[in-house]
This record gives sequence, C-alpha cells and structure tokens, in this order.
Amino acid sequence: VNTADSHICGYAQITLITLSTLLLMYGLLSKLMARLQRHRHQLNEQLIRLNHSMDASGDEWWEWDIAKNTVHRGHHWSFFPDDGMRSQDHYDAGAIHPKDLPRVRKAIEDHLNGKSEHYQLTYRVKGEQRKGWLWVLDRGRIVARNDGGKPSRIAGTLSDVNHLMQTKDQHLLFARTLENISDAVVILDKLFRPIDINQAFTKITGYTKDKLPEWSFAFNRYPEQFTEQLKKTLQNSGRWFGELEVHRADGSLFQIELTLDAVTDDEGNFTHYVGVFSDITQRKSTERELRKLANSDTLTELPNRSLFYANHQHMVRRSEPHALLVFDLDDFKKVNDSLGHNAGDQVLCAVARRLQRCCRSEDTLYRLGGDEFAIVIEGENSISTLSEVAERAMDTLSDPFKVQNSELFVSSSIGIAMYPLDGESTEDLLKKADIAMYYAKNQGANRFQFFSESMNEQAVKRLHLESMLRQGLREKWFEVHYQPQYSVERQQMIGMEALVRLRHPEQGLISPGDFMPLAEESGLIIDIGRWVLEQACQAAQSWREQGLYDGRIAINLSAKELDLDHFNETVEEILERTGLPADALELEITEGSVMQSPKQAISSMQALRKQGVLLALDDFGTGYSSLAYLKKFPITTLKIDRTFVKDLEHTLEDRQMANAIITIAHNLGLEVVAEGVENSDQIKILSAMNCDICQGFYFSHPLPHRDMTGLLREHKGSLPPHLLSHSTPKLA
Ligand SMILES: Nc1nc2c(ncn2[C@@H]2O[C@@H]3COP(=O)(O)O[C@H]4[C@@H](O)[C@H](n5cnc6c(=O)[nH]c(N)nc65)O[C@@H]4COP(=O)(O)O[C@H]3[C@H]2O)c(=O)[nH]1
Repeated sequence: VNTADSHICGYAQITLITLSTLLLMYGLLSKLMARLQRHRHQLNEQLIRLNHSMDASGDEWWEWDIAKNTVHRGHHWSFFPDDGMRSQDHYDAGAIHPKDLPRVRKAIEDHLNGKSEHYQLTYRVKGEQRKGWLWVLDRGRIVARNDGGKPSRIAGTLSDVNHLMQTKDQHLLFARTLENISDAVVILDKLFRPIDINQAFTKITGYTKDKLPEWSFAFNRYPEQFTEQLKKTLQNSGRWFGELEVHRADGSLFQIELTLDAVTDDEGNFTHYVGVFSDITQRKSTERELRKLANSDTLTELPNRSLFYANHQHMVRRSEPHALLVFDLDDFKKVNDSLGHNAGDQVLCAVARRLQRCCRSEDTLYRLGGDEFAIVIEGENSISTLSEVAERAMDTLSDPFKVQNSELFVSSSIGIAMYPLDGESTEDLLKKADIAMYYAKNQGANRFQFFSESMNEQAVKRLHLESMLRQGLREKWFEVHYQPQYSVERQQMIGMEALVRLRHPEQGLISPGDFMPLAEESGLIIDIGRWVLEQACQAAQSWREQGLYDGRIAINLSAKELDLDHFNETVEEILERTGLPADALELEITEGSVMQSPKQAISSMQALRKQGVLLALDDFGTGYSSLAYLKKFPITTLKIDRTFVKDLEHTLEDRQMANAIITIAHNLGLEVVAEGVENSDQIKILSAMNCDICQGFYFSHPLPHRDMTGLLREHKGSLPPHLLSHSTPKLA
C-alpha cells in the first residue's frame, strides 16, 4: 500500500468516522426532537384536558407570577377577584365584598409568609355584569420560588360555591329559627332519648342541653302501655299529637300540647323523632274557667242548661234509665215585680239551696234558666219514689223565705217525665216534662204531674193552634165583631163591645174562647190586642164621622197588655192616629187579670184614666172580688158577669148577687153593665135594679163591621122597635 493510497485511506477513514458521527448525532437529534415533539403534544393534550375539565367544572384556574405581577388564567370566568395583590387587568376585575376583602388579603399574605401550606377561603365577589354577589371558593399554593427561596409563583383555582353557601345560609337560618321560636323543640333518637333541644325547651322545662333527661321527659308520668301505644301510632302514621302533663326539671307539673314526628333516612327508616310543644297550662286553666262559666249558672252556681244538655245526651247515649223533674216556680214574676230583681235573685238562690238538699248524691240539680230548675234522678223510674222526691221538694219550698225583712211564700209546679218511657232524646224528654209541668200549673199550680200521652195530644193541639194564630196575624184572618150595649132607660145604644174572632179559611169562624187562653199564654195576645184596638178605634171613629154613632167602644184588655211598659202610650198613639176621643174608648179589664199584680195594674189603670180613657171591670163577681181593691181601682164601669144574669129570673141568689153588685157599683159612682142578657124577663129584673146598661143576645149577637154599620144606619142607635115593647122599665 503506497503512501498516497494510505493518505487516501486515512482521509476516507476520517470521512467515514465523521460521517458516521454526524449520522449518529443526527439520529440522536431526531430522536430527541421526536421525543420533544411527543412531550409537547402530550403537554398540549393535558392542557386541553385541563381546560376541558376546568370548563366542565365551571372553575377558573390561575397562576400568579409574583415577580412580574401578572396573572394567567383560564378565562372561564368573565372576571377575576380584585384583591389588590393578584390582579393587574382592571377591565375584568371583580369587586370583592368590602367585608370579605381583608380576610382574602390576609389569607394570601399569610401563605406568602409561610404561615400556611396553602390557602383556601370563601368570599363574595361581583363582576360588572353581575347583579348579586357570587360566593367563590378561592384555593392556591406556592408552586415556585426564586433562588433566594422566596415565592415566585402561586397557582390555584376559583370555584363557584354560591349554591352551597345559599344552602348553608338556609341551614343556618333554619337552625336559628328553631333556636328562636317560642315553641319548644326536642330531637329524640330512635330510643326516644333527647339529643338536642332549643332555647324554648330550656325556658319551658328548665332542662339545659348539658343536663337532658335520659329518657323522653314527656312520658315519665304515663304507664308503659300509653308509651307503647304512642310508639305504635308514630310507626304507623309517622305522627302523634296530643296533650300531656309533664314534669319540669324542678319537679313541678305543667301541661303541654305535643306533636311528635318521625324523621326518616333515605331508605325510609326511622332515625329520629322531633317533638314540638308549647306550654298550655295557662290556656288550660283559662279553658277550665271558661268551661265552668259556660256550664254553671252564675247566680246559683248550679250546673246550667247547656251542661244539662251535655250530661243528659251522654246519659241517653248510654241508654241509662232515669227521670227528669222540671220545676217552675209559681207566680215568680210577682216577686220580681213587687220586691225587685235583687230580692228575686235571693229567692232563686235560696230555692236552689233547698232543692239541692232534697237531692241524693247521685241526682243532679240544674238551673235551666229564669225560675226553672230540673233534677235528673238516675236509675229511678218508680212512680212512688219519684212522687216522694217531688213531694219532698214541694215540702222544702213550702217554708217561708225571708227576704228583705219580709216573709215570702214560693211554690213550684213540677212536671215529671221518664226515660226511655216518655222520651228517647234530651229534647223530647224535656218537652214532655215541660208539658206535664204546664199541666200541673194549669191545674192550680203547687203540685206535681207525671207526663201522659193525653197531655201530649193536648200539647200538640196547642202547638197547632199557636201556629194557626201566628199565621192568622200574618194572613189577616182576624176580624172584629161589635155587640151593642143599650141603656134600657134611654132606649139608646150608648156603647158597643168589640170582640175578636178568627176566620179560618177552612175551619170557618173561631171564637175567642177557643184561642184566647193560648194567645195569652204565648204572648200572642199582645199583637192580637194591638190589632183589635186599632181596628175598633178606627171603626168607631168612622161611624162617628158618618154621624151614625156617638157612643163609646169597649175593648177587652188582657193582663199581659196591661202589664206592658208604656201601654198607655200605645193607646194614646192609636187614639191620636184614628182621631177617636179618649172618653169614647172604654178598656175592659177582667177582675182576674187585675188581681194578678194589683199594684202594677192600678198604676197602669191610673195612667190610662189620666188620658181620659174609660175603664170597665169585666166579669165582676167571678173571681177574687175584693171589695177593698174595688175601691182602689180607678174604674168607671162595672160589668156583671153573665153567670149571674143567666138564671136571674129563676134564682133568688143570682138576683140578690146582681142587686148587691149594682148597689155597690152605684155607691162607688160606677156605671153598671149587665152581660149576657137573653130575654125580656132579665131586662125587667135588671131595670128594676137600676142596672144602667144591658148587653146580650136579646138585643143583638156580636155583628161583623158591615152588619153593625147597617144596624146603625137603620136605627141611628136607638133600640130596634121590635124590642121596645119588652123593655118595660122598672119592676117593683
Ligand atoms: N151566652 C151568651 N153569651 C153572650 C151574650 N151576649 C154576649 N155574649 C158573649 O159574651 C162574651 C162577652 O165578652 P167577655 O165577657 O168580655 O169575654 C170575652 C173576652 O174575655 C174575650 N175576648 C173577646 N175579644 C177579645 C179581645 O179583643 N181581647 C181580649 N183580650 N179578649 C177578648 O173572649 C171572651 C169571649 O168572647 P166571645 O166569645 O165573643 O163572647 C162574648 C159575647 O159573644 C148572651 O146573651 N149570651
């Protein structure tokens, strides 16, 4: 091998080596480049993934270069919190709530100063576009330091935690509400052990959170069966509600109204119970007080009518045989009227005490109202025993009552009805006892009466009649008939009596004898009487105005009308309206009704007399006939009752009676009217006795308005000629 060749060979070797090295380096470089490319690609992908996940989470990532004071961020959010440290770009700065800002700055500073591994806090921030504050969770940590070890970069994220904070707020509000409401709240575990309470619980019970009773404080007074039952209810329906009496921490008792609700987990298992209650001690005592007031009569302190109904209905529900005695004091109104209501109240209290003494411990006395009492006698339906009770009651009332230094006598009418024989409901039995009591009263009072079906029939009839009277008033079925009264001496009609009738569309004309007693009892007489007064005054005045008649018109008054306050004003008003002069009106008052309360009757009569109205005492001789009173009554006329006239021509006693009445009346300066004159013999006798006026079927029956007008037109008030011959004046 020559030198040149060896040189060539050397060059070739060098070239080859160089080329191989270059190739090797190129290979290495391309591998490096490829790896770098791959890494960059991976990094990009990671960045994209990170971006995607940040996007999906709604969070914002950020990195703060402390030295350059720049913030890089994902720009998922339109704004970045402006804490005055991290942000530079003010165009997208979000204001931090002024109350939160110091906290934010401190957290970041503390972290920069190495006081925390990382920082994490929630605060409120608001971008320009945003109306309300947004709660954010800001988390960050130092990711790089400079050569001196100082933090150079911090990276972190911002999360929207608004919904969490709102929920937290709601929880807080809820907890605060529970803590502050005035109802006590207790949370019990599955075994009814209290685990938490609110302030009201402590206030009401005295138990504190650290000293809760071991077991539900509410049940410690009740037997186990009760709690078992309660638990069953809770398990079945998830709720129990009721009133309980419980102990406070200091041992005192009080009442609560408790609602227990079961709390379930997601699987529907009971995990806890919540009890909510209020202290109802005060309410209960008020209720008791009110119930007592509602159930007892304030005057006598006896159980009242409403308690009677409640208790009696209870007895009826249990079908317990018993008897009901209803008491109504006789003429009690007189006590009130004559001695005043105070005295009346005293008597009622004394009656209550006396009746109470007649009752056995198992009997109950009630005051049903006014002067009405009732005794319920349990388990007793023997007529003889019940009669004994009624007699004992009457006996105990028979002793005089001492009121306002005077002695008063009070009696009672008693009606007795038996359950279930006479009635099967409270209303029915009370009605039957009332019917029997009214029957006893009508029989003369101061007696007792057992209910019987025949009484019931009567009562039913009365009920029908009463509704017929009411209907009659509404439908104008009443009419007034007029019966002339003649002066035999002057042979002139000097008066007429107005007599009411009811013309029923089907039953025809019904006379007052059939409905007056009931009209009086029911008080309907007041409306009927007023109507008659008005009609009769109007009719009399119209005859006067037509020149047909100038005598008086007599109208019957009932005791009830006379008793009315200001009745005289009613009369005055009617006289004024109709134009009838007062002295052309005569009001007839029966002796019986005046004697019911003579003092009051006298004062009412005096008021009427003052107006100039004439007053007649009707049915004289049939009732009390107290001559002493007769003198005191401011009457102008005395009417001899028909019973004395009826047999005048046959009976000496009646003649003597009539004669005596006429003499007394004349001695007192009164005019005398004889009623029920039916024949000329009676006229002769009465004329002989100087009786001033006669009225009766002999002259005329009571006539309807039209017929009376006819009679007046025909005879101008003089005695019809066919009667003239019989009216021979004065017999020896
Ligand atoms: N047997 C017989 N009877 C005769 C004779 N003459 C008249 N009568 C009847 O005797 C009654 C007289 O009226 P009274 O005694 O005031 O008795 C009246 C009176 O107390 C009462 N009454 C009538 N209308 C009214 C009224 O508007 N208001 C009031 N409160 N009571 C009235 O009803 C009672 C009965 O009235 P009437 O049935 O109309 O009965 C009337 C009359 O029709 C006769 O010669 N023989």
